[in-house]
Amino acid sequence: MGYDTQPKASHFVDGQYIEDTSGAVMEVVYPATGAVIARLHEATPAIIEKAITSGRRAQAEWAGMMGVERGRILRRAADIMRERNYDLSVLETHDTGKPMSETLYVDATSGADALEYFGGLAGSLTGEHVPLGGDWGYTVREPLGLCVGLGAWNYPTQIACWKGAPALACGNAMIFKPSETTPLCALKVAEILHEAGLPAGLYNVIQGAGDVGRALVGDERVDKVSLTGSVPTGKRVYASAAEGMKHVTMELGGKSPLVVFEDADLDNAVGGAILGNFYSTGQVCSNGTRVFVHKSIKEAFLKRLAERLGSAKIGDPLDETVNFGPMVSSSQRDIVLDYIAKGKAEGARLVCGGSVIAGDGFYIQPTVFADVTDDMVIAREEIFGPVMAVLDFEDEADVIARANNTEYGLSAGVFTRDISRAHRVIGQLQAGSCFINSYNDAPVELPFGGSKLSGVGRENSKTAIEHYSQLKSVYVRMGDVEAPF
Ligand SMILES: NC(=O)c1ccc[n+]([C@@H]2O[C@H](COP(=O)([O-])OP(=O)(O)OC[C@H]3O[C@@H](n4cnc5c(N)ncnc54)[C@H](O)[C@@H]3O)[C@@H](O)[C@H]2O)c1
Ligand SMILES: NCCCC=O
Repeated sequence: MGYDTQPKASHFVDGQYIEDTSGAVMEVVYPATGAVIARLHEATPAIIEKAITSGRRAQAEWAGMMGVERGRILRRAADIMRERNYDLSVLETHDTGKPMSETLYVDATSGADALEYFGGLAGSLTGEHVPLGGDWGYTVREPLGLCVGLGAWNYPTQIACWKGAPALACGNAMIFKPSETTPLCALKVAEILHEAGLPAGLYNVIQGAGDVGRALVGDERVDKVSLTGSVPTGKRVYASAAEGMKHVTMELGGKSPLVVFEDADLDNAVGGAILGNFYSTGQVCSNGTRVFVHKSIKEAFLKRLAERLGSAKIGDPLDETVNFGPMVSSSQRDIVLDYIAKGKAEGARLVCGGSVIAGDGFYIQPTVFADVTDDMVIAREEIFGPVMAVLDFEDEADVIARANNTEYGLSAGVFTRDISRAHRVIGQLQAGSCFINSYNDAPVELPFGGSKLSGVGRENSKTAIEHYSQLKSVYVRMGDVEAPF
């Protein structure tokens, strides 16, 4: 393969790589070939303890530094990340199977954006002066303490940075546990942060599956938990965090609607639906997997969609001309195949795809079902793979009600040339991250996150500061204290 994917050790704690070979072995599999590309060990209780104690020790001093000093380190890390974009992209491709045509432009890039953005904010995290007649008060924005980040496998570098950057900017320490499926990239984020001058202990990366995550969430020395993952995991983590009244951010799953009206620019709408269903081989939380298309343009939409899908270049994700790679794992592919079988059994019309691509790796065809109805399993459950469900509609009020008829609320999109309708419809869709004549843009400047079962809190933007800090209020009496006795 010619690229060394085996890290120096499994964990990065207190400023250095450390190993404890008594932890269970984790094999990292390259999704494009099925080959084992690294062997790591799960964190043992000793590794977890070291991550917690070093994080708490380092945090007290970090919180006492000036915000601009903290920010300078984060911005330096952003620069290093950009300089190493190519190598980081190759690693991300090995970790996830996503094609280089994506990882070169999205993953380390959006991680660097977060480090730069929150580095820039770090010096301006101030409180308020509050006049109270003759007295006055003030507020101080303080860090929470020790934060735990738990990552999903679809965006390992991005998730490590989206959680780490605001946490560190606010003066917290972070222990990040990547997904056990994609453990490699977060180690590079830790390396870069420390190379940029981050004091040891402030960004620790430890490996493992749910057990390690559970131990971190349940530890009373942890003040905040930020999870990116599925709704069932979110419910468990939220409940455990509630035991200790810890702060939480929950970035969870979705089954988002994308509504295409009859006046939409057809090619743009098809492009949005492709981005919202097949980017990262469909493994994007905010995907618009329920595509409601106005009946009058449905066949034209499907024809154009099938034409454009026919030109997808599926293959070796390291080939920069490839734009559709394998799924992350064999087990995730099996889950998706099971949904495809359910779609067929329930009578949805298979427009294209639907099969495994023979050969090495976990490849599956981009798949489109039409004539999907609201009650079908493929229209109700998150598939997290390249499967688009196209549903018909004729009436605006009806499609809004149907789009909202889900327990999820992560994203929603609308394609129309009618500007009033665009805002009217988006205003009624129950979702945290919405798009007009576009899909799946996630710039660091905009809040990202879901409503309903899709999440709690928001990542990115100035809003994320509120989720990694708390306010202390101070009342200042200028005169004498009048007590009743
Ligand atoms: N909203 C978002 O921003 C966003 C982004 C990416 C992925 N996702 C969602 O993530 C899911 C796919 O990712 P996944 O399969 O890795 O999710 P997952 O829920 O299986 O795992 C997420 C993380 O939680 C850890 N974990 C599992 N059980 C735990 C427990 N009891 N206590 C503590 N930690 C535990 C896992 O080890 C992993 O690191 C999809 O549902 C997708 O929609 C959401
Ligand atoms: N690019 C945003 C992806 C977040 C969810 O998977």
